[in-house]
Amino acid sequence: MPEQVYKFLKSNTVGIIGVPFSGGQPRQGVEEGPLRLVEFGLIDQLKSMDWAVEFEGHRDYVSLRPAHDPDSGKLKRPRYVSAVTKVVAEQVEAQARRGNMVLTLGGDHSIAIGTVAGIFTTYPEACLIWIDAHADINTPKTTTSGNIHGCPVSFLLGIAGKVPEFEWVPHCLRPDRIVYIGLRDVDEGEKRILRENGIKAFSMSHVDRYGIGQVVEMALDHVNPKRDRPIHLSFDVDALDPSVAPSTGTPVRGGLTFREGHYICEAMSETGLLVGVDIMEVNPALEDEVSVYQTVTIGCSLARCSLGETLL
Ligand SMILES: NC(=[NH2+])NCCC[C@H](N)C(=O)O
Ligand SMILES: [Mn+2]
Ligand SMILES: [Mn+2]
Repeated sequence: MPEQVYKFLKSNTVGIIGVPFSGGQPRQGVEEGPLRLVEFGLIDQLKSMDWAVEFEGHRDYVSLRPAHDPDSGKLKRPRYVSAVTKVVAEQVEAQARRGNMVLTLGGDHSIAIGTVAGIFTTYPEACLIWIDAHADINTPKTTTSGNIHGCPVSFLLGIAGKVPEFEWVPHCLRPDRIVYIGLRDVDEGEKRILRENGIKAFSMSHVDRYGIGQVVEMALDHVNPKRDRPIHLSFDVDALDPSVAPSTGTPVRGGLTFREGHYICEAMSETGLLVGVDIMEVNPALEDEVSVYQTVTIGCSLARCSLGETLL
């Protein structure tokens, strides 16, 4: 393991969970994200940083797809998303319980239902840092798209209301244990939810005003004031500006720069409190070859920075 000491880990092992899944949104290709990240050398890169890597290969989640999967209210493919995220929760929990760092590669962001459930079941006192252009906090009532990758946070908070398919999801997240950085495309219903639940969010406007260094500090002060809680980092690559990471399904202009994105990961690693990291929404089927190269390599470097790579 790199020089960085991770306080809650019992090993120098990172468990990598590749989740080639796209059912939380309509665009094909995002299921290829994890395969490409591994193809681009992520595992060897982490090994050369002195991590022991456990990677079980890309599991075939397609077999979990039910023959019949009717909409649940507005939600699309609810049974499929539920089945996949439930398995992911079990995989993440199994890795976390052994004291390993857990790195999950998406796939679309609905997968975070599983990663956050798995981490918070293991570490109930954890906090969640959500890096994204979007808040992904729509409820089955407020969603206009019906895409579940826009809803994971509401399920984890327990504000989604009764959805039979997702009854297994633990309401493990408290509103004061999540903080957002990078937001710039938040639906009206989501703005209301954030306000009503007093959820802390740093938009791109805050990044402009305070700079990324201050924003990260303020974010940690909010969810982790004594710096004694385990941290799960869920990074949607669409938080980055589309000029930096173009190959993603829901790009929004005005995002984080290359350095701002990496700085967040470096700062999280530096706390020594990280226990889980998600790299989500890399879609190698979108845009041209150069864009794919840019986006996949940035997925790899964000993961490395989160796991202790430094510039000096
Ligand atoms: N993980 C993502 N990229 N989410 C995008 C969500 C977009 C929009 N808010 C929706 O509910 O559909
Ligand atoms: Mn997003
Ligand atoms: Mn997202």
